Amino acid sequence: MNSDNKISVRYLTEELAHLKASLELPKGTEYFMSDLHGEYHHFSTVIRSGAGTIKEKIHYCFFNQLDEKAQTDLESLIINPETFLESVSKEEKATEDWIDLTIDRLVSLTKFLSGKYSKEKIISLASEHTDIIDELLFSTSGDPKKISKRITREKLADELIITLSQMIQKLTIDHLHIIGDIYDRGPAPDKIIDFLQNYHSVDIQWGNHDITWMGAARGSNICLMNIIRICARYGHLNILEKAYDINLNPLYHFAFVYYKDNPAFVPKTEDDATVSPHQKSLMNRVQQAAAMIQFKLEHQLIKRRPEFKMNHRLLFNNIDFDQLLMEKNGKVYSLENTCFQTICSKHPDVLTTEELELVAMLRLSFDQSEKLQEHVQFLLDKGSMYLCYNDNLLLHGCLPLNPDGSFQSITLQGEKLSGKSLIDFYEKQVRLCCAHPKKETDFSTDMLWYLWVGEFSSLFGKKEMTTFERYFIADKGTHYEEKNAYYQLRNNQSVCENILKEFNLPKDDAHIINGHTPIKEVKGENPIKGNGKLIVIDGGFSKAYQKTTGISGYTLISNSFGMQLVTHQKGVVHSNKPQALIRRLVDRASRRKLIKDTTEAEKLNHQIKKIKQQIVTLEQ
Ligand SMILES: O=P(O)(O)OC[C@H]1O[C@](O)(COP(=O)(O)O)[C@@H](O)[C@@H]1O
Ligand SMILES: [Mn+2]
Repeated sequence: MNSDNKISVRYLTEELAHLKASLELPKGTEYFMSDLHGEYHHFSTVIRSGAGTIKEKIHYCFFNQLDEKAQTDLESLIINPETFLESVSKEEKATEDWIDLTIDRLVSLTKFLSGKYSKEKIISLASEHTDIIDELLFSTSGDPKKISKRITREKLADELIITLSQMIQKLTIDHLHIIGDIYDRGPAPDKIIDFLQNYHSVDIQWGNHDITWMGAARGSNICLMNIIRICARYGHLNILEKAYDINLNPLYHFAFVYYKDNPAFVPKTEDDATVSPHQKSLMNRVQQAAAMIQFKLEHQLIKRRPEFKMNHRLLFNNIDFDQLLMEKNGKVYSLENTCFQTICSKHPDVLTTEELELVAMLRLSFDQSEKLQEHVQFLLDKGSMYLCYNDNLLLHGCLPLNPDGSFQSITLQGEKLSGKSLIDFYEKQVRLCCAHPKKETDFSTDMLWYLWVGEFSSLFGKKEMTTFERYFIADKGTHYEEKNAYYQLRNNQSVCENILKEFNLPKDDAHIINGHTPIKEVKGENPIKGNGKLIVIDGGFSKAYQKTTGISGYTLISNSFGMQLVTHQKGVVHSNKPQALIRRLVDRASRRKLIKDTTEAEKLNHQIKKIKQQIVTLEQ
């Protein structure tokens, strides 16, 4: 072996030892959240505080050194360093004592939290000043006075405090899973995506709401109308206009010409006082315009896709447009607050010339929205229909089941599909649709709408979505959306185990994690089901759903010792202050989980194999 090769072998051997050692470290802490529904502020507060974990760690690290007030101040600083620094007076901040003390505490906590991570990983979490951070955290010989002087002299204190605080946030959450429904109802889904794009480690399982945004951006005009309708319904057309730069002026004009205020379409605005009567009227009319185009397009789609088996949703066939009556399940209901002025009763699903022009203009604007396209691409890159990760199955809604617990099947494009193969088929169609944005009515594009409303959609999983009835029929019986048997059967351990087996996950230590159905904590519903095998983490991040849940969301945390579910209490989470929380144990690991037991190990083992081969080649 020549001397160059000898050096390479020595280097590779060290690298090999380092990789093998990292397999023996405890696994990193995973966080799971779902159904964020545009509530960026609430979401980012939870993330920055590690859902209360930072408070806990400060307590363990400083319990006999800092009183409660000093601990709370430190927590406030870490979870929101920029705001906290603004609140400290200039004089106080300029003193070396304050700077030294603050940085010293942050460094102690960083060291306390970084025990299970390699030095490289820790340093990689620093966004800037890595040389000083390295010295502060790892130097045994450096002179602390000298660093402190440099920090003051170069006025680096604020930047360092912010960097260290963010490192502590990242050390608290090693990896984040978002189990769907980032979009709709709340004010700032775009900001959530911006945040996630810069996040150090994240994956996403698409929810039915995310899927309609993806469809809307990549060719489906029904999905496009659906998201406009929902934005108008919740008073957030701003998301489209401001965040995504979509031109809605032609729609506003059309809506004012054809529709008048309608009590069935009053927008659900959060704070009525801040919305002008004109804006409310605009949203009311836009919602009607979008809904009517959506209903027409849905009717056309159901006719061209008999394999979706949705003929019972060909609602126009059951409507008497003269008498304004609709038949459903053998009963006749009168239609109220109708706005059918663009409907021709002989051809109810045909769009008027103006509607067609409007759809074409909106399509162009959606296609050309750089930011929307970039966000959807991010959802495609980081997302999937489901994910098997560290023995858990992450899935937004359900795996469609028959009442006897067997997998429900549906024939699509000639293939009889059920269980895992059904969901894999859906994923293939989502990617196909998104890869061909110019195709507007092909099978894969129609499939994205199916995933929003379909009975066998794993993201929806209800017999029908009764949007039309909710607007136009007073009898609430017609609004009922019967849930798939899964939602009841998941209480049963053996059903959960059977599903885990279908996804090649082991019986012990594995869980299914769902979002999608708000847990009615207020009525005593338990989010932990199937004797601990399944956890539903939709706890109502969405303000609109907090009446249903009685809380304001869950965060599931899985570390090397097991799983804990954090419940966020209502009312306190919208401030930047530390939050009130309840924690419950979901599961204790049968033994401490190490990186070698995780999904990440696959990557490391692959690297190890490659290095071993390189060494053999060099030694030959
Ligand atoms: O609360 P809204 O805006 O009326 O929406 C109700 C609709 O939302 C859905 O619940 C779907 O949304 P989720 O995925 O958030 O449950 C439908 O089943 C239902 O028809
Ligand atoms: Mn959902």
